[in-house]
Amino acid sequence: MTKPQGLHQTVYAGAFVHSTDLNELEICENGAIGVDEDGKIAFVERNVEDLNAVVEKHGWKSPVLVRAPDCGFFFPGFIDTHIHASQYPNAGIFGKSTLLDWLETYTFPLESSLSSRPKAKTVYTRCVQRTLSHGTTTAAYYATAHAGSTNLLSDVCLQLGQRAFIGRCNMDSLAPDWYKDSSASTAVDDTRETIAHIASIDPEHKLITPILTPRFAPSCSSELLTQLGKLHAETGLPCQTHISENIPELELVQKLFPQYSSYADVYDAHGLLTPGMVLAHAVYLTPKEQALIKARDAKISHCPASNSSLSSGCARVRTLLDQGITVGLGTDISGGYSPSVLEAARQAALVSRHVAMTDGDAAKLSVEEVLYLSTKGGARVMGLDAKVGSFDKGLEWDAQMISLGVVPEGGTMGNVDEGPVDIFGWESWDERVAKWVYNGDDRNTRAVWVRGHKVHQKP
Ligand SMILES: O=c1[nH]c(=O)c2nc[nH]c2[nH]1
Repeated sequence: MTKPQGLHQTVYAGAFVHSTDLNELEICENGAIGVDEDGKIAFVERNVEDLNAVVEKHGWKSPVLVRAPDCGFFFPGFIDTHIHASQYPNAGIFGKSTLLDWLETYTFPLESSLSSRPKAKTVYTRCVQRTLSHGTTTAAYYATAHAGSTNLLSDVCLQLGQRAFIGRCNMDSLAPDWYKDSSASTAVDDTRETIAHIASIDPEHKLITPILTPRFAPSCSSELLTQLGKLHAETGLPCQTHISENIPELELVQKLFPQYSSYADVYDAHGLLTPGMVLAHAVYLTPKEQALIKARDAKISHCPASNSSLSSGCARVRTLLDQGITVGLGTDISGGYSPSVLEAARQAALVSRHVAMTDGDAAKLSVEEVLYLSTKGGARVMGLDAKVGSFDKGLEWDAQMISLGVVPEGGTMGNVDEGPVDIFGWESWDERVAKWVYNGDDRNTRAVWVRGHKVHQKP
């Protein structure tokens, strides 16, 4: 990717909503955001009465104008910090399984079948289209153990314009013979091949970045973890894995790595617990592990829909946040059933209420907090907070246009196809946003931009 082609100065006018902090959602009813030819935010104006005056003030000549709908707003693109693109066809298929039998029954067979490139292309194309349509502008993807199909996922993201981290799954241990790396060194060679491929299609990682992906400790030999730790140090590339998702998994880690004091310590001892590491799930971390993660500044991807679907457990997000650990949200397709980060935000709010039933009300996550986790928090997890996550001057325009349904007055028939959120007109803006979080879906996502380029639009 080089400089985005064909962009014009564009003013996005109308309401915008974004997180300024964990607890702070700025709702600007009358805004104007200027995006330049590089897809970057050049100005953000509030309380706009005269749009022409704003355009003139910034010396812009005839910019393109995009208006938010009357009952709608611009919102930063969602950041999915944990999603298995290769498992997308299984979204919603998990029966009553739990993690380890789910991997054997549903997941390894599907992932293994993506050695077929035509099949991988079909799956990856639809996964990326679908997540874009839900407003996901950045995704941290797990592909499969196949270098060729993993490269295909990079190509698809670049072609469809989604910002993405692409990881080839490293797994040389405790997986079926028909689906595992034959040795630590072949795993690392194949991973290097995917890194080289991305360097060839997007040398500056403007959209696509490789991410080192040891699947999880039980499926990696100590030798593989060591080599990936070295590669992490050598390349400075980010890294992603799973941690502490369910009890039998923890017991397995203790059995496989008895010399280490904890699950987190396994990653730490192999040079993988660093600021560039994204740890998914983190349901059963001990206080000592939390302290270690905080000390290493590793990040956590909270995957509430998956943790419920596979009955893994309830992550203590409030505790993690109180420790100062950086947290974002993951859909975790297909442990999670939905490709929507909005659904993950809703589930984060609901799971926190289940936690509150035992831990007390302080555990509850607010609408403001779950929206922060889905945008700015996710950007911090992925090391992208200087680029995306909110609407500040200098950041790139990764955004979605949300439209809410207006109920006509006087009992006349309206159009229920505008989406599942009904606005009667008497709601405050805070209430409109809350109704979107708890009831909205992709029908409300009218258009999506990445780096200033429109990558999705409702017909
Ligand atoms: O939710 C999960 N999904 C996976 O694919 C996986 N692999 C290891 N651990 C995992 N957890």
